[in-house]
Amino acid sequence: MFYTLTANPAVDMTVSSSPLEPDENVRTGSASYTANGKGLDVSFAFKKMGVDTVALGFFAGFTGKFIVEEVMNLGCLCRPVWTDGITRINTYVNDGQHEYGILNPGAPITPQHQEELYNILDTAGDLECLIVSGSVPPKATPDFLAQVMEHAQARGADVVLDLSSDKLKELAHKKPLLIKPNHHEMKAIFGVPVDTDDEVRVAMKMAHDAGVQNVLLTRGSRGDAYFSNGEDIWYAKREFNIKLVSSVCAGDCTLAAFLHKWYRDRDNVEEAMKLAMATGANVAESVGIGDFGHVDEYSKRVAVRKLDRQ
Ligand SMILES: O=P(O)(O)OC[C@@]1(O)O[C@H](CO)[C@@H](O)[C@@H]1O
Repeated sequence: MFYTLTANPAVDMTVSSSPLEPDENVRTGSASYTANGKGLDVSFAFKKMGVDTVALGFFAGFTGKFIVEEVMNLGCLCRPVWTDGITRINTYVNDGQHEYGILNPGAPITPQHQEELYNILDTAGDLECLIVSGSVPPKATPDFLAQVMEHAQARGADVVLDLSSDKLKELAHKKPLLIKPNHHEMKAIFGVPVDTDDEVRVAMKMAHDAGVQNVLLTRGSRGDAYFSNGEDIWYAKREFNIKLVSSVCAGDCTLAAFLHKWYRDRDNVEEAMKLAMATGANVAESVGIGDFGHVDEYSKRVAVRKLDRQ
């Protein structure tokens, strides 16, 4: 069974407005409030693809309660660790010209909360693969993510990392099965750009040398991605345009779709990349994760090629 960990979940408030102006109030045309956080988005995407997962995370206050209720309403399994304070609300604004994100730090956790989580991992009999996504809440101990990996791996589980954290490089030597950075994160982690095939080759090698087994590198609005398994690199590009509504959950659903196809059939990179790119694109056409209505159609319009070995 796939487990997801969202250490720092969020209620996302997504609004559309007229162009923002400094020192001026703006009235929004619409606002939606959705239960989110990167690992939860992965669980929701799996659910849409007919796969059950168990969502783990720290939740607090009225927002935490709202998220856990929503998770259950969507038919997902959830094992929350309840903490003090209030789970954060993140705000995303599309003003017709740009997207803006205002991300709050989240409710702090204590070593006791961490222990509760480790205990869940230690006793989860069906834990096969743990997907650890997103930021870490305030006051987490510096070794929190390393501990999470150790507890999961001690049970023989694979670990997938999608972290907005400078810890990723440190964790690479623990041999995560897969990491999913975007182009900004890849550059921040390994210090090299990923604008050309050759630059991607260099960055991928650095990731593998550091210990990472597989890398799915997405490049946001460019509509393309690379996957490297340490032997070969594939490049996928979507051959259609989308009407962007909100790119916020697109990366998380891209990861879920890729894992859905690839995890049990590692030779099927091409199909996995097609599904991943199609899903990410479709999600960006709606607020939240949307209904995946165009995924099948879009999958047929993603070109995938293997890069020459050098
Ligand atoms: O602060 P983090 O954990 O890195 O990111 C949180 C977040 O931006 O990630 C999701 C989109 O990927 C949103 O639903 C959520 O608000």
